[in-house]
Amino acid sequence: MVYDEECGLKVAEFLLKIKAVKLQPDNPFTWASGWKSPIYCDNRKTLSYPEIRTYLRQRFVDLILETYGKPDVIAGVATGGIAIGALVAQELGVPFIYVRSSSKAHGLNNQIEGDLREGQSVVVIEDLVSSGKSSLVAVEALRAANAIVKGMAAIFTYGFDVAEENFKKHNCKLSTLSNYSLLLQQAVESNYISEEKLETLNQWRSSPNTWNN
Ligand SMILES: O=P(O)(O)OC[C@H]1O[C@H](OP(=O)(O)OP(=O)(O)O)[C@H](O)[C@@H]1O
Ligand SMILES: O=C(O)c1cc(=O)[nH]c(=O)[nH]1
Repeated sequence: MVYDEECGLKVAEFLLKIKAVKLQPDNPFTWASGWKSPIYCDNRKTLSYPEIRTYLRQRFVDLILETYGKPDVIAGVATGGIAIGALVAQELGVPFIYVRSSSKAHGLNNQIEGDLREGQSVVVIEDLVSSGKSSLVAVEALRAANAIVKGMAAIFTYGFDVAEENFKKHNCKLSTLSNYSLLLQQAVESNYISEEKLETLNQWRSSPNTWNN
């Protein structure tokens, strides 16, 4: 669920302005899930813009306080959720930890980095949700460490049914600052995409796992 439509359009405007959104229908991107896609949204770029990362940090705090209440700890999903998660934890004045996709193979063999005590409540921050797998791996690692996961917050989701089902299956709430439909709305309004590209993006969105196969 998107937190607030006005915020969703503003975030979309920022992403388009800094060219975080790339379109390559003729040379599709490969996603973490293995899906091929004509679009890639590089939210990591937001960190390079103080005005944008301040906006994201503040809206994340609003979202978290309204949706979940103040948690004991903020957790970032590695790597995209680390920096923005730390900024949010700073603003909330709470500890920060981050969760790797798997345990480190050397050193302390940690999957969760930082100090987490049993029974602490956690809100998990992610930069982007496609299938939801990366987010939910982090959620389950935190639960295995006996944390209470209040829910997840992400900058952006593509809003796929498969992600919604995954979050439901794992009994985890997801709230985001923006999403795919608001991004397309903003992209059309600002003439960022042509009618032809819009058609491709709509086709892909209706059947992402078979598109271009
Ligand atoms: O919902 P999913 O299907 O799991 O895809 C989304 C994930 O993909 C990206 O991370 P990536 O694996 O590219 O690694 P990075 O964060 O280290 O850049 C993104 O930052 C999310 O974590
Ligand atoms: O699913 C992914 O791997 C993915 C998609 C996307 O648009 N951006 C991103 O950083 N990762």
